[in-house]
Amino acid sequence: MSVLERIVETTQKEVRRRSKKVPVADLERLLSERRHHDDRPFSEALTRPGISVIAEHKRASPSAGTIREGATVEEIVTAYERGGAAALSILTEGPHFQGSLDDLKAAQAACGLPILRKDFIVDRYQIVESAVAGADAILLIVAALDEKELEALYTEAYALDLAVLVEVHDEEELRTALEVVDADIIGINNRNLIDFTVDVERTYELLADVPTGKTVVSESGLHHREQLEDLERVGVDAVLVGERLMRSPSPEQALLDLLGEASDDLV
Ligand SMILES: O=P(O)(O)OC[C@@H](O)[C@@H](O)c1c[nH]c2ccccc12
Repeated sequence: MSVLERIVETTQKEVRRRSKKVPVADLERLLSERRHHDDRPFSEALTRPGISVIAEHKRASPSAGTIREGATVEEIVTAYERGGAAALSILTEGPHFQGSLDDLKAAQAACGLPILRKDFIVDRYQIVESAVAGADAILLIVAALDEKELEALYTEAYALDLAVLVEVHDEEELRTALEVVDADIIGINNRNLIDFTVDVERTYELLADVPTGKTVVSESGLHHREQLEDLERVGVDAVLVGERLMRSPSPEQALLDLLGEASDDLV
């Protein structure tokens, strides 16, 4: 069984456990009370001039183990906001990434950036949960879903006013994202979720098959300003960066460096 399959399986179990504790009808009631939350447009944040950074809060991962200990979500996300992030990605998966929905709520309370709930979404329950917790967007991973699930979850997210980042890793998944849901925002994951190898070339290879007008996010393995400049040049709208920022003693400075802001100060 691949790591992805294992994570999907534990997620399904977790969702069953949570939905017994708090039935979906209770969440829906909370949602109708919460609906008029402040607007934090996710998709617009990615298409502003220049390459946008979605800065990710990630304590640990199956490939890297522990990434950062001892910092609060508030410290990290406010540093990201000061450093010029366009949006946040908050890992909420528990067993493998040490995240939780409480992290997302804390991030939402601490800063004004639009928030992507980064998780293995396989059930409608998680989408309602995301909206209640204050997410503005969710991730759907094509490799983790069959076509029917992808379509149903995508439709459900938009019905709840959540944007969707549809993640692909190869040509076939990209075709699925385009044909099944005509995804507006496409995430090209440079990391293979089966063996965890990272290759930024992935983005360039798949970009050629993305129709114009789509918003493209290059995800994973990005560490240097030059990589962002090259991606910007070929028309990538945004990047999703986790480890580089989370490992830095100053996530704010690391982000300024990626965005090329720090060097501007020197001239
Ligand atoms: O830490 P990195 O290499 O900058 O990667 C961030 C992000 O792309 C990565 O965390 C990610 C991409 N797709 C995912 C799906 C699930 C969990 C995590 C991910």
